[in-house]
Amino acid sequence: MEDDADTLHEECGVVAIHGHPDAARQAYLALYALQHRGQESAGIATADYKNLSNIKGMGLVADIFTDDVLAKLPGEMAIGHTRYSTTGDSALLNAQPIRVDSTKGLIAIAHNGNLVNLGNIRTRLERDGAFFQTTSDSEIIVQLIAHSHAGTLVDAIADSLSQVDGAFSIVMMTRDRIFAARDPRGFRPLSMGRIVNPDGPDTIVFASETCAFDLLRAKWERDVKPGELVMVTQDGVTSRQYSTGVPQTSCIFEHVYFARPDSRIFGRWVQESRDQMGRQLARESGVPADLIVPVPDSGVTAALGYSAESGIPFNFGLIRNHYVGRTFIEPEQRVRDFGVKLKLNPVRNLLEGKRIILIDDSIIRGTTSRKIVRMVRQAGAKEVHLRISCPPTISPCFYGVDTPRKKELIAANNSVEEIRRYIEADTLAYLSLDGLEQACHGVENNHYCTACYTGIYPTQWVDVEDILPAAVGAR
Ligand SMILES: O=P(O)(O)OC[C@H]1O[C@H](OP(=O)(O)OP(=O)(O)O)[C@H](O)[C@@H]1O
Ligand SMILES: NC(=O)CC[C@H](N)C(=O)O
Ligand code: SF4
Ligand SMILES: [Mg+2]
Repeated sequence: MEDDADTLHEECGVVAIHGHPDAARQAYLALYALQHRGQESAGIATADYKNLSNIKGMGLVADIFTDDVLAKLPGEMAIGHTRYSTTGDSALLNAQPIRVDSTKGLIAIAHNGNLVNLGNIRTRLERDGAFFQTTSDSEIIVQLIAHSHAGTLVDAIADSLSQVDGAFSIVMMTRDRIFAARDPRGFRPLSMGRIVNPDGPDTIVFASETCAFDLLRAKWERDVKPGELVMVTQDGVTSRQYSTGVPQTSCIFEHVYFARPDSRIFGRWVQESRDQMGRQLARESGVPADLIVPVPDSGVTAALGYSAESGIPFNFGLIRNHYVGRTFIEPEQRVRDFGVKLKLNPVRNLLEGKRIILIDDSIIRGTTSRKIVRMVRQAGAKEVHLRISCPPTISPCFYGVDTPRKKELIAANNSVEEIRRYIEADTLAYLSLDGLEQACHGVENNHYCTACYTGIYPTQWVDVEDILPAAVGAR
């Protein structure tokens, strides 16, 4: 447990552009703004009514898509993806968009989320002659479309989406149209925006997070609804509800950690939710102190809320090296031990002799917290209190977040007091589940998935092995 420096893994980001003379570049810019959702691989597919081009690579968006590469992606339509794998290896083979040639023509897909009823569908499709190019779950959706007996493409898509269970915010493209859809529970965000063109039809865009719209100067129009399938052609935008009556369970962890504070997801600004989480945390578990210090980046907004509510000053007592990725994963043990130090460094003159409240969004394995508490104390802090802006993470995610298995989740196997002792903090407190839900309630009175804090999953299909607690004595 002590030396395992793996932290949370990000998710995927998706984008789609319809009706722009340089769709590839627009997709590139949007993916740049969605880089925080996945840094393993990225890809852009474009269509010009005749062909469907597709370029993918391992690594970061800006490294893969140089001017020369973008020039090879002609067309007024594009879809794009940044990946962090949840099903299938992290390999070029599984990078997205995935393009499949079928009797219904060429189809490309980009998917954020994770399907939970794969096994039986894949076997059935293979028996029916499907030839899978990848080992990722996302290809199942296109193979289902390709093998559907429905008469039209839209019916085939609706048919396919009704058969898969789990989390999916997807964008798809054929030679002449774009589709966007969300699973019936609306686990992952997906918004629709518009770039108004005074001289011609507007450009329609879809993106996982609205921060991508700002870079394109697109105006947010609405969210794609859970269970909705939107189609964009040269004739305009049409939509159908392929599924109804399933209760919404959007991922609350998007508000806690994943999404950027400058995005509006599930009808609510992430900044506002995190600010409220911090304020509520201060109300629930205040402690006398001299300074609030966030664990950057994800702890910053909640720390500002905590400071505003408690009246205790806020300052950046930890500085983050921005050239280290969001999650520092290094295969070599020697370098992993060094990981948190490479990423964060204390500002000694702010911390010396002070009672510090550190604010972070989550403790997964406890590695980061333990090292940071030590670091702050070594920099001269008199007391170190840790406050976490969500409840203890006790169960893994099956819906597109790569949290470790239950036996590696520190809160699944230890009490708060045991964790406090392990991370060597003077006090430790988490936000309550009620407090978190209140902080994320917007005008739409959202309903969320909170399974990683409760172990109660909104879908039937989860991997039972993964949710069993650690065997006694295995710690
Ligand atoms: O308990 P652990 O397993 O150590 O993981 C928890 C840490 O991981 C995440 O940060 P991360 O480094 O992923 O990224 P950030 O810079 O976006 O906050 C999270 O915000 C915690 O700080
Ligand atoms: N994090 C995600 O959304 C991943 C998408 C898909 N399940 C994959 O593994 O490629
Ligand atoms: S289990 Fe947690 S991370 Fe996964 S969808 Fe539910 S709330 Fe989000
Ligand atoms: Mg963090």
